[in-house]
Amino acid sequence: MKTLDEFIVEKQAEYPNAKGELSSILAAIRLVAKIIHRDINRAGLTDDIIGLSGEENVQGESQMKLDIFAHEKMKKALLARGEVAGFASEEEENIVIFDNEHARNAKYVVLADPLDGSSNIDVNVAVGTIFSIYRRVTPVGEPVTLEDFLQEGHKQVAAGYVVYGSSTMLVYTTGNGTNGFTYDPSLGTFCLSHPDIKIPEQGYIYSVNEGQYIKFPQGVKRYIKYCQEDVPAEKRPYSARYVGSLVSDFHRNMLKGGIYLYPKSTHYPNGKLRLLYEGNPMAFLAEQAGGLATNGEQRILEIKATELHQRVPLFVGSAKMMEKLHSFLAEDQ
Ligand SMILES: O=P(O)(O)OC[C@H]1O[C@](O)(COP(=O)(O)O)[C@@H](O)[C@@H]1O
Ligand SMILES: [Mg+2]
Ligand SMILES: [Mg+2]
Repeated sequence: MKTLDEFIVEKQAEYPNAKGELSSILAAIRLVAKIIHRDINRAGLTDDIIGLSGEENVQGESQMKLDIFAHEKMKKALLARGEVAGFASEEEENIVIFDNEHARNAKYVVLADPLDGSSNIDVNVAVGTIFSIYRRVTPVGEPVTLEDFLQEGHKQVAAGYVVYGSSTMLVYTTGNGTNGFTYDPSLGTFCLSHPDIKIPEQGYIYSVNEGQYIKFPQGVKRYIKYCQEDVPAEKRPYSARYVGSLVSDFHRNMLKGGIYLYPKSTHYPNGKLRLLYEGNPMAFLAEQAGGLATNGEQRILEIKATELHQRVPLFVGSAKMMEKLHSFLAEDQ
């Protein structure tokens, strides 16, 4: 079976001018995934990993110890490779400029949600890591600026996630389809297990935090009621599945077909999820697998970010389900 390493080398060979920088960044992320995999697996055995850190992130959310651990590991691994000019993460208020000569001459910046779904760690439920890679827009040789990170999602060079589930999987795209690799811990290797993933056009699962229903916009409420109607010929009612880790909910819907909804609400007027390191990478992966991703009005990948930690309503999944959702949202307007 083809390993992730072999796959990356093979893909790089398709671009004769490629110097291997992107491959090196992906290798760094692969290493971080292995480290987090190892530490999550012993999370219940050590107080260093589980529980709250006592700190809050820029969004006022409590940071778990593993949030900070994953963030630090990622930052170090990317800095060590020297192919990344700067890094931004959910766990750090400002962009991190890698200020050494090699990094200043690097072409790429990386954004990440180092540990997604962290409230699930202590209860043994799957969590993930999300990443997004851009080519910088400022001149090489100078320190990167915020502008390099606030690019529209369609400019992503690569994006992906790792899901630490019943097995650990790394799924990524460089704009040429979406491929999934399963980790074999005995070999320490990711192997291509899910080549060219395609989201079924029509799924029968909807994923939303329904406890917040009362706070959702009318169109979303009516779509949820549509999902619950008894229409056996259309396999409705659909099944409700919600883990509460975006990576896990997204991954399931990618493979089985489904729709994930995190709308704006009276509680979160702009949605909860973050555009740059949650919305954009998932939208890129979904589109590359034949799915759709919007904020209800616009393609996620066309939204121009104005802030690093900007939130966005996120609807993503099977094309036909997304079209149906949009018809309900349109009636609202
Ligand atoms: O508990 P809620 O409001 O449904 O939110 C769940 C969402 O929040 C998140 O946990 C946010 O991610 P972080 O754990 O990285 O902050 C998503 O993974 C998830 O989909
Ligand atoms: Mg997250
Ligand atoms: Mg997180």
